[in-house]
Amino acid sequence: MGKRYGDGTAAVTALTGIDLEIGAGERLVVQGPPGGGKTTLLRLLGGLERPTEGRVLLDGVDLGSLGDRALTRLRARRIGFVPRRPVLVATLTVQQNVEAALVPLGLKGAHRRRTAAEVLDAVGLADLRSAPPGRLDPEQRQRAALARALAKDPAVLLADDPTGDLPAPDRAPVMSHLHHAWRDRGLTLVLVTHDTAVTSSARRVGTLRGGRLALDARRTATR
Ligand SMILES: Nc1ncnc2c1ncn2[C@@H]1O[C@H](COP(=O)(O)OP(=O)(O)OP(=O)(O)O)[C@@H](O)[C@H]1O
Repeated sequence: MGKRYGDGTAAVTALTGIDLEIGAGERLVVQGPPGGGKTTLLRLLGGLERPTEGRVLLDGVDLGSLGDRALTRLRARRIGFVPRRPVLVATLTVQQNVEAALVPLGLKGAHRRRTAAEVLDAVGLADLRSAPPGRLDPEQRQRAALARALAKDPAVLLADDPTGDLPAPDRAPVMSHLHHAWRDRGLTLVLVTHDTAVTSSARRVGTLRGGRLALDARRTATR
């Protein structure tokens, strides 16, 4: 599949010739230079953008065939997203921010509160559940964003350089929680990162440059 922004002479080809299959429960790490197409790839995989060529299938369902409402519902239920700079609602507590992600699932209030508390506990933020997001440091903020993405128990987790803005000592704890979430929950993880500790240990690494994806053949062969 491919993605072009704009038309005519102003058109930008953000992705081209992408032929990629990601197995359920697999982790794909994506790296590449600025402007290479990493964020665009995540937005297409998450149904936030539609490809201009080809298709994106999730469990055999062509995301492009869904109307906006069906796509929004699928995203809310099955796809978690952790951005580089998460936005938390300042007027809600940390837990209420996580609970908000569960509203589209139609869970009752008590169920939402219990689920949000459990997932915040799992990322080590139990003590800050009642705090406003403004009290979180940047590393805790990323963990809160991870909790918000995990609360719905998504099939797919997309993480867009989640440690890219953090000072070096803060990166490992976030990556560790992400790694445990992937390993323990059996979700499918697509992780954009430049963290060499992660890229060197991952079995499947793709590099996006100029909108083209090169998969690491040696690592791909091991899985
Ligand atoms: N909404 C948009 N409209 C027009 N062009 C866009 C849009 N979003 C991305 N692009 C262009 O598409 C190309 C890929 O951008 P993308 O953000 O996916 O790359 P990236 O690898 O995530 O970059 P970075 O590492 O800097 O975040 C770039 O040339 C970018 O300028």
